[in-house]
Amino acid sequence: MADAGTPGFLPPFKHFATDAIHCGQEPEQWRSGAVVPPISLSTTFKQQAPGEHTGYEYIRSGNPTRECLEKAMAALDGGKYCLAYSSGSAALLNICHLLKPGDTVISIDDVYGGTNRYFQKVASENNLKVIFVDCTNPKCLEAAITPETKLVWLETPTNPTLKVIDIKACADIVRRHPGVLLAVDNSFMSAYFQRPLSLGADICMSSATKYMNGHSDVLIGLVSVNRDDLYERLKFLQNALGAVPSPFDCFLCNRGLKTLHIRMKLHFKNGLAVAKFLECHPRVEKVIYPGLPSHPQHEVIKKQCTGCPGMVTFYIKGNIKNASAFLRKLKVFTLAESLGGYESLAEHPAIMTHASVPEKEREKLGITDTLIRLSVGLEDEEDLLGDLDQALEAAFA
Ligand SMILES: Cc1ncc(COP(=O)(O)O)c(C=O)c1O
Ligand SMILES: N[C@@H](CC[Se]C[C@H](N)C(=O)O)C(=O)O
Repeated sequence: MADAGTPGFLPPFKHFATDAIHCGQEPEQWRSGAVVPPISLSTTFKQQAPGEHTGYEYIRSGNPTRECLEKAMAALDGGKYCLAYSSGSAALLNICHLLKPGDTVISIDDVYGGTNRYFQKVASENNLKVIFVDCTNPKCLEAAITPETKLVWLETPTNPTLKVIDIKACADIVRRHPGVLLAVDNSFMSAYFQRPLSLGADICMSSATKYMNGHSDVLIGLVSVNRDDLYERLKFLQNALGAVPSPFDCFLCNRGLKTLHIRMKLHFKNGLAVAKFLECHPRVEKVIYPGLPSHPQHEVIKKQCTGCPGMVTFYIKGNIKNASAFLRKLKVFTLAESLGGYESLAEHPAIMTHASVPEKEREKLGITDTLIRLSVGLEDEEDLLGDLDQALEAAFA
């Protein structure tokens, strides 16, 4: 019987698990008939005559293991094409190379610290203008678009304050401005919960370092598109800029995709349990979790997603000392950067992942001394809740 999904949310994307397990994995493509795609490490391939080859000439230009991953991910993103890069940041770099000097990028204001850093300290110093807009109100996006705007960059939910953006509403606006691309960083949701391409985005980017690989052992970026012209240009840039992942990383990430559907359902279950627990805790000021009715865009996420990931953000009461003490007292959650793995992580964005965001901007975004971000993993719920409870009490002892 088909998975009924979560009441109120989009129904699960059809055939997701079957596609994750079989798309791009056909044993017939190998002389050996290998059911699990082999890791092709060779950096070069024999040619029958100059320029006459099997379709592979050099590892950076094409790799069989990478292609298995790209085909599987295209299916999961509901896209025609996918391209793999050496990191999510490399994927952002390649996407921004679609632009020309003098172009303007409109970015969601609450964006991963490294993305903010790239926009403000690299792209802006290379003749791109970048402005930051709170796209939770699509009218603000519409008002910000100028003839120089060529790329709108969204994250939803945003890192770390978990604002949710109405992708379709933004896509409808962007479509009224020919020549403007809409890219969505899908890292926090994964393809299991959200398909930006189906909502009108031109580009779906994932730091697959996170949920897609899901085992905190691969740095890799993935970009899915439907448009042939975007694919051709991004594939040219993939080779020309050279920021490609290793065959081994592609193998590991491809393997991670096979359990994504199972992992994401448990991340959702545990994340919601943690959010509900924190929402009632006397040491907690406020909880932000799109899966809670209290979230300002709860209806948006139900409209555009099949569920919610394990990302939970909250404000602890007190001050930086209480926040730091809480993080140091955790035992099951690990104090560390990153997210989306099977292990639960906790971090302090103002000091850690978003330290590169100027302090005044952090404060304006709500990235304060008492903001804590959790990546709720796959451990037993009672152990996760017990760990949070003991650390919250210890933080005020
Ligand atoms: C939302 C988001 N996008 C992009 C990135 C960059 O990805 P990577 O670490 O794979 O370069 C990160 C984290 O690093 C992230 O959290
Ligand atoms: N110190 C790193 C920060 C990595 Se943040 C990783 C991930 N995006 C997250 O939000 O946890 C740097 O890039 O400077």
